Amino acid sequence: MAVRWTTAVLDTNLAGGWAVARCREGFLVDDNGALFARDWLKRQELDVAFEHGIGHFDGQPVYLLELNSAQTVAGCSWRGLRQFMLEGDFDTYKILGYAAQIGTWAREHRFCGSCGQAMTQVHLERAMYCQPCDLRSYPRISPSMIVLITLGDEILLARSPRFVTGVYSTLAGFAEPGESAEDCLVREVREEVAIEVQNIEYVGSQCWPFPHSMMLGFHAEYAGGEIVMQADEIEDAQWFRVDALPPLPAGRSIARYLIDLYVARRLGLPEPVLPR
Ligand SMILES: NC(=O)c1ccc[n+]([C@@H]2O[C@H](COP(=O)([O-])OP(=O)(O)OC[C@H]3O[C@@H](n4cnc5c(N)ncnc54)[C@H](O)[C@@H]3O)[C@@H](O)[C@H]2O)c1
Ligand SMILES: [Mg+2]
Ligand SMILES: [Zn+2]
Repeated sequence: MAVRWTTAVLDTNLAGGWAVARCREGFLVDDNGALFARDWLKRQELDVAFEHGIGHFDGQPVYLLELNSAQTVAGCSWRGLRQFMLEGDFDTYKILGYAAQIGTWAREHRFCGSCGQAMTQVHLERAMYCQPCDLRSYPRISPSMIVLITLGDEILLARSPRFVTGVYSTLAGFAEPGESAEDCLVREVREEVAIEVQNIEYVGSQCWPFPHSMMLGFHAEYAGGEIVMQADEIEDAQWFRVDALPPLPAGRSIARYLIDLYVARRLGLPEPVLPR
């Protein structure tokens, strides 16, 4: 299948192409979606903080207009990135996920973290630059591990107080400096449910642009210990049989994929495909 979306650093001085507009409220959408003819969009008197050339979709250049505030555009509304993750075209979600990460990063790196002076966008490179410090800041990605722990026909799922009511998911957590993904896995599992795991196997990864995680997905087997839930982080954690599962995370999440994959293998069903 042809790849429809590829990232690139494009010259914003050139005219034409598509553009997406983003502010705190989300992305601008009309009946055709979130991609607008760029020259038209730039005539709409939007309060543009930055413009970035972000890639090609079906061979056409795509730009991001990062706005300071939401404005009213006739026939348009604002839609959050999560909504695009949950439903609609996956290529559009990929474009917008990338746009959101670039927009957030550029906004949060306007000033040098070392000397405090204004940084500038490096021409045709995805970096912000401080001349006095000769310092480049690149887009931030936060590696996070996510793991499905299993014991035969049972899988361990937990809920955070932040989850949608009733939904249970796999355990996850951000890697800390000095850790491998496997170290992180063992530490997070101990912190969140106080059990031990064995036979850790890497399954796959997924970009998670909320706001800049890179999910590294694993499977692990239960090795010992009793569940003790981490105060504040874990509201409930239980073993569930693969044929009696609670409400699960969104279909496109790697959490859901790890669960569906294991369940499919246990029950002899067709294996799911990881959206990435
Ligand atoms: N795609 C998926 O299926 C899926 C599923 C579960 C979690 N996730 C994502 O995984 C990530 C980690 O999961 P979690 O929320 O359970 O993490 P976690 O267990 O490490 O706990 C969250 C806490 O980590 C700290 N934190 C926040 N940002 C951080 C960062 N960049 N680096 C280090 N520590 C940070 C904060 O104290 C926060 O309260 C989150 O981005 C979450 O959205 C994705
Ligand atoms: Mg966690
Ligand atoms: Zn500096």
